[in-house]
Amino acid sequence: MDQLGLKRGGRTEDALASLLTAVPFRQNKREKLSSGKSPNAATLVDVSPAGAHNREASHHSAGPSGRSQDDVHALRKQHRIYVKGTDIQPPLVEFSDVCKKRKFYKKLLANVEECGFLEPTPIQRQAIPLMLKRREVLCVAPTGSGKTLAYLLPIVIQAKLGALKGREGVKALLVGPTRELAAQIARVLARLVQGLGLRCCLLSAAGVTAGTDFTKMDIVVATPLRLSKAAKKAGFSSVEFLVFDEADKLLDQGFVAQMDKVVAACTNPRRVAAFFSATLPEKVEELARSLLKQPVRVTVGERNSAAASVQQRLVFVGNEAGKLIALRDLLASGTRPPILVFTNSKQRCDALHRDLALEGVLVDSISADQAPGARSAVVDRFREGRIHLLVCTDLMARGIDFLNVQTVINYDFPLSAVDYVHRVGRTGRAGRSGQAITFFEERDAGQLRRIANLMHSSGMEVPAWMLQLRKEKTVLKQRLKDRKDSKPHPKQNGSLRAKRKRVAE
Ligand SMILES: Nc1ncnc2c1ncn2[C@@H]1O[C@H](COP(=O)(O)OP(=O)(O)OP(=O)(O)O)[C@@H](O)[C@H]1O
Repeated sequence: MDQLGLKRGGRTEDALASLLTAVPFRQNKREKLSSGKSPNAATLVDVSPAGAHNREASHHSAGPSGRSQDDVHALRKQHRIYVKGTDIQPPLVEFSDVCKKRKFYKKLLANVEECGFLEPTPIQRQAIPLMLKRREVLCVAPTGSGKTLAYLLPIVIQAKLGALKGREGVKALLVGPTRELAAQIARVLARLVQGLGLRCCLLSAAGVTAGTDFTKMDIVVATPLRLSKAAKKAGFSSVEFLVFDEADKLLDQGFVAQMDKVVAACTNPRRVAAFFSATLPEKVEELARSLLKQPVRVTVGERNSAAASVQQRLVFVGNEAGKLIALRDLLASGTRPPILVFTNSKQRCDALHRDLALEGVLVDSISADQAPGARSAVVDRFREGRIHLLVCTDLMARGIDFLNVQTVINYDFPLSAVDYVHRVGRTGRAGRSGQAITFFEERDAGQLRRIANLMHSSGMEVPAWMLQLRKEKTVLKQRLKDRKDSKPHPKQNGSLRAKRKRVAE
């Protein structure tokens, strides 16, 4: 419990709540110290002590990897890998760099190759050696850049080493925010562990496969809800590795109580945690950092931005009725399937599905209201190409790897820039190309500037007026001021929800 520190000073929720409240102060302090320059700025530099060392010390001396600091620096630069922390392992040149003398490495590398992974992606190059050294990491890399394998490979190695040493019980917990993502992680894991003698399972709503005791597994994949329920019954005292996929979502209000329970159940003092996401807003990073011991942050490319291989555009649709007309036009003009269409609610998702089905489109829909079995059947049909267009909610925005999605359409304007990045990231995966089209109407003006800025920073052409729109915060501040002038300020309460809200403000 010490390592993540959530239990210090009493109930875990309270501890997390106080961490959340503490965030703005620390952030302000840091901003002051960094003379107003955000570490999140578009120009990323190697700010790690290792990077500083590269510049200051001998450029030719070989490190423990046998590679010179210059080589390490050049490799990071080539792959746009930026690191922050101390004593950072050099990136992999190839997968076989992880190879040690033990027999199982050979089989594992053959499994990696069989998945079609011949060369590590940038995040894999840097995260794998760090996790093999049991370092706690915060990894931010674009959507579709292979983060799953970046944590699965070292976890499989560590679990196997643990099993060889005779350690009993669950060695690693892998957490994803949705059932679909957890199932996807479990699928990749199953391919990776073939022939290695490791026992892995997906903890789903229906439990593990009948008759299986999950405490006898080596690696368990699950959603926070399933894990928090399982933790109540079994505890996770043997767990050495805890991976948060879509970490910023898992530290979000909706999951905070469940994640607290999971973390509290992992009492092993050897426990190491790793956070992965395509987006890590600064406030969430502050929170995550306060849960980790000497973490290393790895960033690939530009932080919190959409994948560079996606062509993005904005389409003005006037009003609600204009959306359906614009969608019909896109379909009639030969927009290539498979297409994912995002809406902002379950009701809107169902309604659009009905409208399109009446028009003869090969369409289906998915949202959290459907039963688990129905949801996975829809996902399978879409993967197999039996559906051309899938209408969905943000349930599908994070982590889901439909490799061939050609087009993402934001039918409803995303509620935040983070949501935009994840939605758009369902296309253009693993270096493929894709397009993302976002409908907007007048009432979306408040958020338009943020999205336009994101597009601009990924090299898209955006009309200048959009970049000059008034900051949403300025508009909001003005509205709040107007309200304050007319009403007394409501009394603040001390609940977790209220504290989070205050941090957000
Ligand atoms: N080394 C590799 N070489 C080629 N393809 C890879 C490699 N690693 C992963 N992939 C493929 O890249 C795709 C995206 O990987 P993954 O789902 O892990 O991305 P991600 O970074 O987790 O994305 P997101 O942020 O959207 O969750 C997958 O189809 C995966 O099979």
